[in-house]
Amino acid sequence: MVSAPFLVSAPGKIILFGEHAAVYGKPAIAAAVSLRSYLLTTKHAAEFSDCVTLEFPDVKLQYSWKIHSLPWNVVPKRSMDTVRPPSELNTALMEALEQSLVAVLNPLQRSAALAFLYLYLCLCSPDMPGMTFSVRSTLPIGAGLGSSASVSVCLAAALCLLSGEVSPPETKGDDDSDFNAANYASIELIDAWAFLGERCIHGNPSGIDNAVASHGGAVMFQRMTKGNPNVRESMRNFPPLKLLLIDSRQPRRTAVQVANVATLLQNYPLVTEPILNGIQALTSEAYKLLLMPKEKCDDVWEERLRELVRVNHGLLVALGVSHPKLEAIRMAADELEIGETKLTGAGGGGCAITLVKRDVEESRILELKERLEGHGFEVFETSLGGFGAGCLLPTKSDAAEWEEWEDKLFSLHHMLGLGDREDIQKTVGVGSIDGWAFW
Ligand SMILES: Nc1ncnc2c1ncn2[C@@H]1O[C@H](COP(=O)(O)OP(=O)(O)O)[C@@H](O)[C@H]1O
Ligand SMILES: C[C@@](O)(CCOP(=O)(O)O)CC(=O)O
Ligand SMILES: [Mg+2]
Repeated sequence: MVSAPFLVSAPGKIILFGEHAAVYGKPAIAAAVSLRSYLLTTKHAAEFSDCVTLEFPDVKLQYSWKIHSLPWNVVPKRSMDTVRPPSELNTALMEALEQSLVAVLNPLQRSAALAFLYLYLCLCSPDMPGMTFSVRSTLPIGAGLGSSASVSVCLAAALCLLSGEVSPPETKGDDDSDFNAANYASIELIDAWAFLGERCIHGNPSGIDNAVASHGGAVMFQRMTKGNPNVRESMRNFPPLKLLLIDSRQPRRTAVQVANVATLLQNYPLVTEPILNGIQALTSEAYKLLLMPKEKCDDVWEERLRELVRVNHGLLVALGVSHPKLEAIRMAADELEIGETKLTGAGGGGCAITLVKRDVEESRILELKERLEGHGFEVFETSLGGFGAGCLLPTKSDAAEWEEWEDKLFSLHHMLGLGDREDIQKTVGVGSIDGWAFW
């Protein structure tokens, strides 16, 4: 069992093909990005030891509950036969949590606090010491890059560590592909709990975002249907793709976009089902292309992939999840003949990706960036694939080291509250400081 203080982190993702259709059991392809969420867990001072506190400055939420005021009495008993949580939320607990959240009205804050409380009550116990859970993301929030899932994975990982449901990652061999059964069991459990966090945040998630945020890398994911389990194929030799990631900065909530598609499907099943089937077919085509050996990834291969990006976007437009700002991004990339563009994630705003032609001159890409930034859009540089969930624990081997860590942690605490994206990345970031270990 791990005790505070410690940090956990999980990445965001880019869905390359298949968003929305993924909710209906169709395959989708996504990869982790280097932008991540970080969660710092610290113990309260003695005078606040009966409180649990959330510090979520990215959504301007700071809130404390008296631990004993929370509805521990309705927490569902865990089945002894299985360690995995059920995939449905418990209605009685959800209803009881309404009471604990009466003062948190903003939907962005409320959904994040609900995800925390649900997981906290299910995984912890009322006799645990008072703690603060501070979250910061280097990801844009509500922009299609899976910030909700990366936060859900962080919450699940921290609470599973505190409750002893999982152990910190065991060191893998030098080769990152080395399989470690204990780590695998831990990350599967974190993924399953994070799915419930995602459910709290947006109702009907497919599970692809939490799968990528937990496991990292690139995956083809298909949600379970009719009792068949989820499929999660790790795509190890994912080809290097030249992508631009552009945030339209148009805020939207995944919950709303997913609900709009559900309404369209209900009102026009004969129209909407073929669109979802079309997305399924193109994702399967893309999957075959992305698994091709490197020597076959020629110009024709590249053009095919771009065509599929274009068609996927068109079908998402038909589902009603684009936005004039996303269309402006697509048109700018089309005009400069940079490549093909699609929205990524739930749409309605948020991010688009452009799959850049290999032979496009850098000057044209620069021109596109300038045009987009001139319109108030943000162009991100990020790499695909990479680590999934991990944690950073203080080493307890000697007192001096511990003190040094506590000092550092104190400044981290402020950094997590105040710094901008670069500060966070520099101070605690995966890839910036040593000590991170991954499941
Ligand atoms: N850094 C964060 N701190 C607190 N809550 C967050 C953070 N990032 C995401 N969330 C939660 O996730 C929600 C956004 O999720 P969603 O609408 O699915 O968009 P996306 O996952 O594409 O960013 C926010 O409204 C909030 O509840
Ligand atoms: C629209 C959807 O396919 C992806 C949503 O991703 P995001 O929350 O917009 O990052 C929903 C899902 O698969 O859960
Ligand atoms: Mg989300």
